[in-house]
Amino acid sequence: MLIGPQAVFFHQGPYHSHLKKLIQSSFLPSAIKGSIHKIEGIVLNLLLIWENSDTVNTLNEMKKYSYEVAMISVFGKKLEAVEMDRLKHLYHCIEKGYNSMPLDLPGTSFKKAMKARKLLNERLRKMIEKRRGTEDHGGGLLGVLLGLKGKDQLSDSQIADNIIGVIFAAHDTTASVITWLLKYLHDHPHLLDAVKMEQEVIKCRRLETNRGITWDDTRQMPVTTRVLQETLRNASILSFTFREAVADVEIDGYFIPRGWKVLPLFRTIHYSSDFFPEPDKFDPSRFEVAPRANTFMPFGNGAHSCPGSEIAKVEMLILLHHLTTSFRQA
Ligand code: HEM
Repeated sequence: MLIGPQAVFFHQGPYHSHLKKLIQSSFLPSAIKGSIHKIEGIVLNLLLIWENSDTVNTLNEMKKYSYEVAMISVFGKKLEAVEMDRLKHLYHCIEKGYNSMPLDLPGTSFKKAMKARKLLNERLRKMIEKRRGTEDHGGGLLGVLLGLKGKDQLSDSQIADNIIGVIFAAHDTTASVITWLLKYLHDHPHLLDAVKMEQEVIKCRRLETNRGITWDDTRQMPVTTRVLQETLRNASILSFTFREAVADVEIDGYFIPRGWKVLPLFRTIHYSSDFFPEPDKFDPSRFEVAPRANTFMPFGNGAHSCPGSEIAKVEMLILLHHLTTSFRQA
């Protein structure tokens, strides 16, 4: 499933279209809807902490947030604090060694990361074993993977690998996008005002009926959604991916032999003035008209596109809702 340097840390088990469909099914709107109040609960807890802090480091806080949401997506519920911290510590070690020189020597970040990855896999396997013993296997992606039967059944180690991969894919990506989002809003006060106004209307509606935010609310945030789209374009945090040509192919007079690596550069497409006039300008209004097909690909495209795109968007909208209606810009 994961490619590039990640492959060193994440030896994947069988990853075929069936597995991809299962992972996708865990992140479909129907599955996400049931998690909205849990995600909102995470936001409200974090807001309380921020309220009582003099300074907060945005990226670090967003990493805490996206990590907690990823854990909900994977386990279907909040884990005990001790377990969360234990897994987080191991994850942190993997992250630190992820882009390091692959030197298999004592004391290197690489060595520590490989060790942490092994420990994480073992820890997850213990949790999986426990869940296998329960009748309904619990919720989240883990519940879905545990429900596989017959030839589709995965070993505990393969399930653990898939879980590590999904948390990895969900965590830093979402945290970086939210950090950019907040920076762009800070730099463009008129957009912040427009977002605040839209969110205040939703807040009034919520308070009238004394309820938390709902999936439908997140569908009724056109201004905020365009700011989010423009952030995804401008920041292009996953600026490229790569694929391998499975056959000789000729495109626009260029010959690509079988076995060559091909790098689609999302950032270059997102900054092409043919598709996005004045590409350096942060202008959410450009999304009032839907972009041309295959020109806006913050979540990739095709067979390996991001299965977490909807939950990532909802996660960002819920945070923005509470942040902009509870805090003002200093
Ligand atoms: C704003 C946040 C996110 C961005 C910008 C993002 C972007 C992407 C992109 C561009 C890819 C395709 C990579 C490729 O084609 O090689 C991808 C793949 C993937 N993403 Fe995301 N992602 C985000 C959040 C998430 C979340 C929240 C989850 C899970 C809950 C997730 C799970 C995955 C997985 C499992 C893959 C691999 C899919 C495959 O190889 O078939 N992502 N993501």
